[in-house]
Amino acid sequence: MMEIKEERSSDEARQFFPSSQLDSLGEPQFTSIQRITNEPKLEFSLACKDLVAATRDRKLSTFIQVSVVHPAERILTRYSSTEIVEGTKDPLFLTGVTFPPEYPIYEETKIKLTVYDVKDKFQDTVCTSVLPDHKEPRTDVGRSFLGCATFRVGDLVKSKEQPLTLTLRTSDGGKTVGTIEVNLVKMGELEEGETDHITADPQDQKCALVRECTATEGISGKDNLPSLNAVLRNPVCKLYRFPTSDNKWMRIREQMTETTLSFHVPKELINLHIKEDMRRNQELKDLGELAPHWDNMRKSVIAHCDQMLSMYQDTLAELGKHTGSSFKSSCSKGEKMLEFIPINLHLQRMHVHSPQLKDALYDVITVGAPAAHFQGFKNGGLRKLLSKFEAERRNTGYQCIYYSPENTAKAKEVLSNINHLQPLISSHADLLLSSASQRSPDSLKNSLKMLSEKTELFVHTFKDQLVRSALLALYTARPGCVLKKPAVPRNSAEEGADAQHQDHPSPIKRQDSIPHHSEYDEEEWDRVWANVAKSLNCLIAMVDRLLEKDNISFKEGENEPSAADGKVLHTGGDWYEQLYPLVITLKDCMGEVVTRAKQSMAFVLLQELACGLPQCLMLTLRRDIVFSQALAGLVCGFVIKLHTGLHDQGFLQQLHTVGLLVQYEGLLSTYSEEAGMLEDMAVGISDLQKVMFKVIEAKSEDFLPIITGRREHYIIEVQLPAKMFELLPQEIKEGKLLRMYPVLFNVGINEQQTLAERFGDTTLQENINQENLELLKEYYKLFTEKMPPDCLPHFQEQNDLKGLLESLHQNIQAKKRKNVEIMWLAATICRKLNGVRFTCCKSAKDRTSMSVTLEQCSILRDEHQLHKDFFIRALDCMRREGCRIENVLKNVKCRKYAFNMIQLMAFPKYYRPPEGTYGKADT
Ligand SMILES: O=P(O)(O)O[C@H]1[C@H](O)[C@@H](O)[C@H](O)[C@H](O)[C@@H]1OP(=O)(O)O
Repeated sequence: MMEIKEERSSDEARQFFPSSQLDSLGEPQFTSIQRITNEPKLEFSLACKDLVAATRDRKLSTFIQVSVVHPAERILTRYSSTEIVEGTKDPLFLTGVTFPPEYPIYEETKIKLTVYDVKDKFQDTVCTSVLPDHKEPRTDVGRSFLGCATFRVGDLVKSKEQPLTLTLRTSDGGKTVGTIEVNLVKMGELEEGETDHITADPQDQKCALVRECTATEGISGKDNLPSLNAVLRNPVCKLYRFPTSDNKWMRIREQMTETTLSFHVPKELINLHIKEDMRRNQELKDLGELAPHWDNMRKSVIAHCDQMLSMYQDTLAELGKHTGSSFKSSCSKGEKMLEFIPINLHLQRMHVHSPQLKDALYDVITVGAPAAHFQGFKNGGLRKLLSKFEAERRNTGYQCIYYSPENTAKAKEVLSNINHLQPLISSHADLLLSSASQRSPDSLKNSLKMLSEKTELFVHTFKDQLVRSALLALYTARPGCVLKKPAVPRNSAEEGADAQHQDHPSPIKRQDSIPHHSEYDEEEWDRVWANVAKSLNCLIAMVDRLLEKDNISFKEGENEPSAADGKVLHTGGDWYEQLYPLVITLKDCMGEVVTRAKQSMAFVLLQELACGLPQCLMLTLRRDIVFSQALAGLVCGFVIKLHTGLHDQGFLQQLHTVGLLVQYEGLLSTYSEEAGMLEDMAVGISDLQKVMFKVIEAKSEDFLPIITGRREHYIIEVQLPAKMFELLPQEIKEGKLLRMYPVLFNVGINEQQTLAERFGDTTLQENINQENLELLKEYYKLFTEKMPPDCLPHFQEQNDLKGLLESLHQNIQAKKRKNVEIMWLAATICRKLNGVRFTCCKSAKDRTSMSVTLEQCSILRDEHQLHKDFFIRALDCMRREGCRIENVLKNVKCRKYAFNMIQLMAFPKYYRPPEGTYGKADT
């Protein structure tokens, strides 16, 4: 929570606290007011009555500034403000006050409420938090002090009289200038009905509303505490009350929270990259003797790879030093050492408590578009760079052999399978031997079963044509063998076609340029891997024989009880001795296969690296950076969604049968640098398809997710405490891998997008939206196929969903300018499909804030009957005093959205912030 110390505030504060509350050790003793774990400690709303203006004919426009005097510090700290209510002496404020669970507030804490009359809304960018003087000198030019009142928190909490009515006095304490009402709020708890008056139109208060709350099922989620606390940090909370269309009150708590995952996920990932690259470098070194041409190539590749590796190691070491903060500000987006960290990642949550309806939570993850800012966007972003690189690599000539991206990926997969299966097979073979030495038939059968399964998988890996052809290629690269020219010449017709489609990662049409050699014995390799299968068969036969003999001996023993002294059991000879040589043969054969296959696959990787040095390593780095930022957000989104959906059986079933929809709203323009960011973002989000989640039971108090895998495939293990783990369906408990379906829809909204529309190009956005619409449709299809019709709360809305998808389709086809309807439709579909919502712009600070607040108010209007006349007021409250202005502050140390008038003129209407909240800020 950001705070500001008011000037001369400690003197003022001293008056409030006579120096009494000390214990025997001289330590202050304060009375806690915590009511429910993980719930805000104190919440209240405010209203004034009979305010007196300085000049009689002036219509008042007022707001209240809330300051806190901590009993220990005795310093007056500005805490928050209400919105400005115009044109009335009886203002009723929609923005309330809330103190998050961690906030040090006690019964002895005093709260000062100061009422100001605002003369110039443009001047009054409300200053309620920490600001160094040079950033925003405190100025009272736009407002004048009306009066103030102070109360003790204990008095409010214990008071039977609600609201607590205080007299407002001028600064000298003399004149009375009206009263102020403080009303304790108990979100989600039953509250006696009471009446208040409020107007839709601040100029003319005429709409009387009843404020009352009904009891609803609490959704505080206190059981979730330890595992959620492990990932969430530094909450900022805001409270509002808004009228409903039937003149009742709804209460809204807005919360914005950082996450430790911002740093944890990138660190885990870099660690994995280091391990993967070290292994690959070793595999290149283990390639054996090569002819000079290839050997020089290998040396150069290894040198580059080592350099890259040390860069990853340096970054990890630097991040290791970074403790404390769990958030990277927008100002740090270009910092080299923080390039793997997502920008300004937060959970933005709206908790609605409305009459008649159940409490509802709406979560959006807000984060800067995953992009490689340090590397820059001069040559575009990943989407263009990758396809351009691939096209160039295909045409690099005869220096190296061209393998298609699919084959390169396959080579990595084979290597990974070998690295995974070889030790596994070895250990199953050892288990077999130990079962043999114990003469345990059951355990022998079991070990053999496991051994057979893994060995079959292993053998299957090598049936691929790629291994065969790579072995030949490697053969020709050994000393004394002259490399022949690539078999397939360049195809000029294809090159022309490729150049036209540089935006898409187009399928490779050209054949791999694998060499041929007449002296090479192609069948040798078949014999080598077939030997593994043969030696396994020998083992199986031997085990069968031993068990059979054992069985016969046992039966004979049954017939002849006197023989049951053990001798009979040994008629089959020593099992261990019989099996040992066969196990050794199996291991030897496997070793032979592994050496050859590993070398051949490493040779394929050598080609991939050598063909595009150093760009290929730079591209891998760029992709890693973007992926790391995207993954940190995804893990955060998944963890939160899992916790909120833990009691929803329909959601859990959907999670393991269909997978999770993850919908990204992009607000980037398709002009200049942001087009490059969008290209990065599109690839980063698409790469999230390589990720699968698994939920495991936590064995310690460390609940942070565990990541395993390699660039082509990652598994994220999310840990839950035993009590929560128990709630999961059997399939998830058994470790079923949960699939992710990421989709991105982008609509540029700013002045840069106007330029793109007039003078530039918007096809990038159109293509992305079109491609992702197809992905979304696929998910919807799967969802309808796999989920029972009555499973989801929103399932009755099947037809709505179809209609929404159709409407999204039409809006995307329409190619209308700044068509923000696309975003609303995509977000609504995502919510109805139980998905995780993301909103991103360059730094998730300004445009994102406009968008999430608009989304929140639209939800209140559509789902919670927000009074239609209060839509704009609610929007202004959230933007002026809500969590998002605090987000701006924590990023740039200034409470102003970084927009100017000209920029805002280009914005769609509902994306413009209220007067006085925007302006020049150093971002
Ligand atoms: O949070 P953003 O909308 O990406 O912030 C933009 C803002 O929209 C724009 O008006 C301003 O000129 C800056 O470019 C902001 O980006 P920063 O990343 O510099 O905060």
